[in-house]
Amino acid sequence: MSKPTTGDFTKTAGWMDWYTGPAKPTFKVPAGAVDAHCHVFGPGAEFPYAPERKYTPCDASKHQLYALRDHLGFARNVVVQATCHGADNRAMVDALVSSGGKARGVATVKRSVSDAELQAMHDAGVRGVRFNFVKRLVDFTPKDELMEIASRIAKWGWHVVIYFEAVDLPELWDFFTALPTTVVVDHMGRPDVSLPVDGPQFALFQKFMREHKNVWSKVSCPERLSVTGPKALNGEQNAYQDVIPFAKRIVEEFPDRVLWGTDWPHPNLKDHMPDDGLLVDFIPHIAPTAELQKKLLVDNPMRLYWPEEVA
Ligand SMILES: O=C(O)c1cc(C(=O)O)oc(=O)c1
Repeated sequence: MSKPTTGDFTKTAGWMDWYTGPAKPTFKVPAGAVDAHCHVFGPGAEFPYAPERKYTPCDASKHQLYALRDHLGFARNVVVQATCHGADNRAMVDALVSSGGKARGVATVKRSVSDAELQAMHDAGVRGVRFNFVKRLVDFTPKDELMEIASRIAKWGWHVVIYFEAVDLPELWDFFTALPTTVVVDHMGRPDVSLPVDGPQFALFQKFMREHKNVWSKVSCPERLSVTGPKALNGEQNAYQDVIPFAKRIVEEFPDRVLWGTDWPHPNLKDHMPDDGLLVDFIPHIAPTAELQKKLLVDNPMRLYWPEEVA
């Protein structure tokens, strides 16, 4: 893959660029697999980063994303608006439009968004909005504003993607459970995997999914959640052992409501940048059967993002 650039922007100090030489995965993903969580960054010279951003990344273009898709053996992508672009969805929408129908997207919008703008995004392939509650990534948006957005996007058949940390779930519970759409949780709600998988923190997340059938989860980002590794680098086939019990439990209990994504280009990693090929090799550890793998990688994302193609 070509190397990342930074254009006119200065990257956040200590920024880790995405990995340019990913391995060819050993695990062969099923035909039609969807990378259901990834981002584009800029390029900043064409799509400037938002003034309110909390970090400035290296560029990560649609061309580089689609080269990775092909290299890893995936058929499609879901491009999720990255917080460094705020509510300016142009880079993400441009990626969708030039994907030849192989990418759908999740936007970030403000209350001021017009119906015409929502319709234009729908026509480009947007199928959801993202609400972010991770304080290091965004400023606070009042919940009444978010609820108003959720009610408006419901009529396009869109869903809401939520990103939060596990410690904040109790406080956010009433808001999340009142959302009128399908709700997709990013990265399993970021459990602390040094706590027991049977402990109260993860039990609350499972209760959230068990009691609310509209709630889905991405079982992504072991590289963010792992405390003890080993890291997906240098051919490691047994990476992120400490995350496996958590992700596997969600896949096995809710096989029809889980999604998987690379999270490329992996914003804000501080410790290491994973080899995306080895991240794909993590999948069979959390979805051990061919049936679970097909649901996770094909059937579920197709039902949510390309429902018109599902009989
Ligand atoms: O944990 C993160 O830093 C992170 C950031 C973003 C974003 O900036 O949009 O998206 C993610 O999925 C994860």
